[in-house]
Amino acid sequence: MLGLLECSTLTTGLVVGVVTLLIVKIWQTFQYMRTFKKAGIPGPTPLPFVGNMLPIFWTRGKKLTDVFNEWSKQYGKVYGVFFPTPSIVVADMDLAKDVLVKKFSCFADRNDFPGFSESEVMKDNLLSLKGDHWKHVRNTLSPTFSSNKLKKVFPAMARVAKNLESRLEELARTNEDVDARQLCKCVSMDMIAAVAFGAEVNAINDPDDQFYKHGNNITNRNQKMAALVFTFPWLAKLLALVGITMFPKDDTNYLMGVLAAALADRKLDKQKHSDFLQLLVDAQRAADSGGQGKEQVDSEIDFREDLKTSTRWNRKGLSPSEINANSLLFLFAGYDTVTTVMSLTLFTLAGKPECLQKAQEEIDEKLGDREPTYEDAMNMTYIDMCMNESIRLHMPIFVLRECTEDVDISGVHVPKGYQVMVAAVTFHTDPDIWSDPMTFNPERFTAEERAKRHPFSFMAFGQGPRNCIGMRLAQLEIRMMIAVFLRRFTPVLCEKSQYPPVLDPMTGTPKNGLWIKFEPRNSAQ
Ligand code: HEM
Repeated sequence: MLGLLECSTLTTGLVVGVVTLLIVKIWQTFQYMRTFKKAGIPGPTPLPFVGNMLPIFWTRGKKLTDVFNEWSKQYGKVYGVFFPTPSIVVADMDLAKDVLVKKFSCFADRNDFPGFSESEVMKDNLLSLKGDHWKHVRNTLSPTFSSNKLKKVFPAMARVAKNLESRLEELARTNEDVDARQLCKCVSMDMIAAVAFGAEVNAINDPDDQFYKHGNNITNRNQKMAALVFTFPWLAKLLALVGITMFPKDDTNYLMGVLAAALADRKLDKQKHSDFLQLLVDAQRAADSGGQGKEQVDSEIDFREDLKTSTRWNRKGLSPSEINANSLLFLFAGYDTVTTVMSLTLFTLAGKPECLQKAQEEIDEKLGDREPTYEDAMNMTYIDMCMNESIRLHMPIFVLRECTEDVDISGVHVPKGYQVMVAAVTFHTDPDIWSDPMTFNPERFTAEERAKRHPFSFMAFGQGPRNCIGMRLAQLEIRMMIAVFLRRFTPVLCEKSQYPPVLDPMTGTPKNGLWIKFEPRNSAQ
């Protein structure tokens, strides 16, 4: 009897809770809509809870780019959407410059990523840090991505390149079909393991490798959960209560164990390692001894002059928690993005023999029959153009900022707390900027063509002081590995190939793989 009473009280409590939540959500949505209306910002009508996420989930065959382009056509260059955070989409390049550069002090942060804060190990990651704490970590990390330092990482990349060559030899000998995405995942993971975790991993030749398995699990979990927790941010906290997080404990414990072992080795070992982890350790030592900041860093990722922290923030170097979070972030931010761009570039070249020929001519001319050096990888101009064209067509990540104080930008009022989404995908496919925008044409990225365009027409790595810190590393990796793929082998489409590829609109991953074969090249053998 008592049990029955408790049960009905619980049910009533639950119903009251759900109804209250529903009312609060509907009221909140109306409040936000009123704010948009008052500010004269048009936009599609949102639904309670899911905001405007439905067209993204349920694309009916459309790409994410199409959804944004249609909104932009209908509502203009500035419009409001609910993602489900109220967000102002900026589809105007000058306005984007205002947000990302000119009024940077009002837009230095990003809104919280649901799913990140539930994971203790990710607490201090650069992507989500805010204010002076972000400035401090960014300033400390920037020099580790200087050209000088990347040169030091190159031997680790060359080792991965050797493993790739031996796998390609086998694939060409057996005439096997291979999913280029799967292969590039292994390449990209081996690279991140080497440069960010100080680990020698060869997933390229051993897909059962434990580092690969755990690193891949985190990314897969992230892709599956991201859409869900972005739509229902409260779900991230609820799932965390039952032990489900974006960064599963099993996997993060394994990776943190690898990192801790490598760091412990470095403390005992006097030998200098040439990987990224060593650079992090050096950055900390240099900062501790007051030497930080003398390194010449590429101006595209170095904004230390503009990122002065308050005088209260005088701690030097990185804490253990900052090293852990950012090593894991480099895996999270640098694995899937590099995989996507590398595999789509390779696959597209397999389907475009005229571009492939030009890329191979460049490799023959610059390398002859030797392996690429750091300088070679930096000078692969045509491959760089192909890479940029792939990113233009398949941008793997959003450019987001949080407005930290009420501000007017070119007559548009942006309230504090609102998210700003820079519609890079719209700039990248605007027919007024790119003729025949959906066609793959690397010639758009010659120096002359680039000089004719607005600098914000292409923002593969974001813009301004909070752009992608890993840009130089990503470009180096992709140029180097595409050169290795094409130097002695020719990728060709096979029976299983679906060309052009069909990508999942939410995750950007190819739905049916990127199947190709490798044929040996005779000329450069
Ligand atoms: C082709 C590969 C890549 C692409 C297309 C890419 C793109 C981006 C974009 C668009 C952003 C947001 C920029 C903004 O908001 O203005 C970003 C941020 C970031 N990326 Fe990348 N990225 C790539 C590879 C990498 C790699 C290899 C790493 C690290 C090893 C990395 C680390 C980061 C980090 C840490 C941030 C946050 C920076 C901050 O908030 O200060 N990315 N990336």
